[in-house]
Amino acid sequence: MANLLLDDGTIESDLGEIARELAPLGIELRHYDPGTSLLFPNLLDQDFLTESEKRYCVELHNSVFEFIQQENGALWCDLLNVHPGSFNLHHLIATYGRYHTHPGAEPLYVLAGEMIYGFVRPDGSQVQLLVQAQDYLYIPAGVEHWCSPTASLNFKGVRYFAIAEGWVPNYTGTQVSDSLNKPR
Ligand SMILES: CSCCC(=O)C(=O)O
Repeated sequence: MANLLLDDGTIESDLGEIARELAPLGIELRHYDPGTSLLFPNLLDQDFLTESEKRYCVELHNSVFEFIQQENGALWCDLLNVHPGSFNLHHLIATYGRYHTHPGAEPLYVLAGEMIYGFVRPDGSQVQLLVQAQDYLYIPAGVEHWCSPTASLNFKGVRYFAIAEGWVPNYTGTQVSDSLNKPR
């Protein structure tokens, strides 16, 4: 289940409250537990997945989550698999971790593991959102965000793309606030 860390150090873990805090940005957070993980439990437990194992997970997942594809006009989806041995881990952390926007929306369903997202609220304050297995996150086009795997370096999620190029990043130059990590 998700957690939201506000810039005053408050942690919100109620889904409804988190959704209310993020609504001014047009961000949606939902939690779906339709049992899809039971369809491929062994695959979710293993670090490395072959391309055909990834396709298998996405296809089974989509047979249950067709409505998410329709809601988002998704042209294609993929499974992002992050694990300690991911060959592009350093590049991924360095690029995803910079504030950026995309020309299209960023809908994402977490199958396993977790990811942290950072957002700038309309008042300029920055918040961090932890998403975990079975959370669905929707970030509208043009909304500034960064994201990072947690120290577990473990994340599997289905990404939905409404444009052929996928989530093309436009870096905004906004500095990630470190006030969230300072002792109080
Ligand atoms: C969990 S993948 C999200 C990464 C992202 O924001 C991007 O692709 O730019």
